[in-house]
Order: sequence, then structure tokens, then C-alpha cells
Amino acid sequence: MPPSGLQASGLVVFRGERLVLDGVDLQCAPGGAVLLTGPNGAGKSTLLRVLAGLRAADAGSLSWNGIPVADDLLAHAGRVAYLGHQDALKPGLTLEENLQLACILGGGDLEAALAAVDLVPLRQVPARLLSAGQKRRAALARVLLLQAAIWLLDEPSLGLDRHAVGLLGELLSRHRAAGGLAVATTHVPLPLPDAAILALETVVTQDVLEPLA
Ligand SMILES: Nc1ncnc2c1ncn2[C@@H]1O[C@H](COP(=O)(O)OP(=O)(O)OP(=O)(O)O)[C@@H](O)[C@H]1O
Repeated sequence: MPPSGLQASGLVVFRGERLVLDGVDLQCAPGGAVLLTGPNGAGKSTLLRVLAGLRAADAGSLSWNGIPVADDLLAHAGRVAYLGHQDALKPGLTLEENLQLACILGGGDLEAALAAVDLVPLRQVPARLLSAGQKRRAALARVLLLQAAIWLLDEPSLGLDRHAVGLLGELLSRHRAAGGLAVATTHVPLPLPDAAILALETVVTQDVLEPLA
């Protein structure tokens, strides 16, 4: 039987001339979670982008349920909800308008998503007037609306207050209970019980050791 979920093996990624990931392995089964930790520049965001299919690895393999992701990148895009550092909201559109596309793509319930992140009263407010934490909640609502099997979250609790971190924990636990999986980067504790930890290290190469040589 093929493995289920997301499997990455021996991922190697260069950014510019720099080797950022050097043979990284990751497995996450349905219902599971992986926390990516490591110092600034260790390659956590880079790895998330590779898992999302947003950039190809220079070597190694990435598969879903045992089938190479590269065989059908469009299908992979349809099973991924990716939360980057940017909240990707159009400042002139209302919160509700900003979430419409995710509603159409994923078929999620807008009312329920807004309630899940405690933003119902702000639905008609232009995104430019939202606080940083409110924008992060809106981006999480978008993740929810996509109804994707794979959540890839880059520092999802950035800017969230304690209450919102609790809401994030509930979203993650419902997603996992329904068979979804999550991979998240973080520098702070996240509400992801039983998550596997993948600690990335900065790859030390000759140019780092001898920058002036
Ligand atoms: N567009 C780019 N071109 C070249 N190098 C890049 C680019 N983006 C990132 N890098 C480099 O890739 C390396 C990994 O960056 P990445 O953003 O994946 O790290 P990170 O672990 O997520 O860091 P942080 O904890 O600061 O968010 C860094 O050395 C960074 O300078």
C-alpha cells in the first residue's frame, strides 16, 4: 500500500548561489502535523514553498499518497492552503470581498469562517483599516474557506493576541480531526499538540565560512 499524506525525501534547494536545504526529509500523514523550527534563514519558508508546489526543489522528491506532486501541479494546488508571511489582502476591498475568491475556489462557508476567527462584525470594513492581528485572522479565514487537505502555514500566529491563538488552535484541531494535515513554521510555541518537530539548521558552506576569500 502506498504511504498516505505528504512525503518529501532528500530535498535540496539552492536560492541564488546558496545551498539552503541539503537533503531534507519530511513525512506527514492525514491528521498529523509537523512544526518547522530553526534560526532565521534556515530555510523554513523555502521548504513550505516547495511543499506547496510554488517552487521546485533542485533535487529530491515530493509526493502525495505516493504519487509525485510534479505529475500534476494543478491538482496539488487544489489540495493546498498556503499562508505566507504576507496576508495578501486587497486594501480597498472589504474583508468579505477579499474572501470571496477563496469561497468560490474552496466552497467554504463565509459566515462560519468569519465566526471561526471572530471577525463577523468587521465583514464590511475595508482591509486597509484592519489591524495587523485582524489581517492575520482574515488570512486564516481564507485558509479555512479553501477546504484543503494540506495546510502550510508560515508563522501563523504572527500578530495574533492570546484569544486568537486559541482560535487558531481550535481551527487546527478541527482540521486534523477531519483528516487534514498541517505543516507550520514558528519561532514561538504553537497550539499543535503531538506535532512532529523538524528542526532545520543553517547550511554551512564554504562561502559562509570564508565570505572574503
Ligand atoms: N528570493 C531569494 N533569493 C535568494 N536567496 C533567498 C531568497 N529568499 C530567501 N533567500 C535566502 O534563503 C535562505 C532561507 O530563507 P527562508 O526565508 O527560507 O528562511 P527561514 O528559515 O524561513 O527564515 P525566517 O525564520 O527568518 O523566516 C536565507 O539565507 C535567505 O537569505
